Amino acid sequence: MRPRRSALYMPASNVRAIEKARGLDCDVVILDLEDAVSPDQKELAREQAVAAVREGGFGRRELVVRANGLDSEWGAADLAAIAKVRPDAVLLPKVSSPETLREARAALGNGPALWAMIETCRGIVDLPAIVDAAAATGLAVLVLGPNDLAKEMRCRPGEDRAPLLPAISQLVMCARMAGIAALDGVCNTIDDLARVEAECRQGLAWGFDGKTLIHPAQIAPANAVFSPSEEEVAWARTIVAAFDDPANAGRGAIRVSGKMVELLHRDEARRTLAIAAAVAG
Ligand SMILES: CC(C)(COP(=O)(O)OP(=O)(O)OC[C@H]1O[C@@H](n2cnc3c(N)ncnc32)[C@H](O)[C@@H]1OP(=O)(O)O)[C@@H](O)C(=O)NCCC(=O)NCCSC(=O)C[C@H](O)C(=O)O
Ligand SMILES: [Mg+2]
Repeated sequence: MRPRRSALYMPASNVRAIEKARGLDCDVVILDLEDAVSPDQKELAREQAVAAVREGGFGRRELVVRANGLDSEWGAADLAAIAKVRPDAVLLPKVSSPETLREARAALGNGPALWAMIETCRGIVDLPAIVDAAAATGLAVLVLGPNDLAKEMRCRPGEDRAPLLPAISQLVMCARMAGIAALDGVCNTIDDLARVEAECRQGLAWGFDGKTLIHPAQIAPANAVFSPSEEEVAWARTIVAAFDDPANAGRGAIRVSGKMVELLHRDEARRTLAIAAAVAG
């Protein structure tokens, strides 16, 4: 299990940001070739992303390149260039059908995993078909794109993100159906870290595994919120130990510290312990 509490985007046109990312405490680095890069810098950004992947130095961090869409004038060349250097994953923007995953897999060969941005109305509605193609195409992560989705829906999310909630639930459920990870979208607020933390807590409560980020200051709140707390780890250990007790052998439901605990809670507890171990490295 890889921790994906904090996934930091940066424009691949920004060499200073890429260099800085090698020393930041994020779990994932995403070198962006798409919307953070202006059309006149697309080739430069591609060259710099390829050079950065080749050079390495990102340590334990998962390294992901977000390509331009295959329907854009840069997408095919992006995938051809990325295929040669093999980052951990390629993030595809605005995935609206499983066909996009198949085309990308064909272009990349047996190389990096695929991550898909879900940020169009069609992508939300057709998510079941998209995740049905996960195993065949190596799709490993769904990423919410709240800015593009809100633009297409013409909605105004606000702090409670209520207009996006049905789409978010659909995304998380489809990721779970396919046994893959789900990352929350970016919070555009940079200077108000209480706001960032609140949005991380929302994402955790809604089932996300971590959050995509746009600024180094957002890493600490995301890491804190998406790491199991000491209390959660202690409770998970208690549950696992209770089911391991020979006195409870063969039982599906037991009483632990005044609460009913079932085998499904032991599964959750094991997951919590696995995340905690992955975070601890
Ligand atoms: C948003 C920014 C343009 C803000 O830039 P700026 O005001 O210049 O930042 P700071 O001066 O506060 O920077 C302080 C130092 O941190 C480094 N820095 C800043 N951002 C990053 C970063 N993302 N990664 C690594 N390092 C970063 C600066 O270089 C400064 O370092 P130093 O020189 O040592 O002082 C900027 O933060 C930015 O460009 N962010 C990323 C934008 C991006 O990638 N956007 C695309 C992804 S989000 C998206 O696409 C939405 C999605 O698709 C959807 O639909 O919702
Ligand atoms: Mg987007």
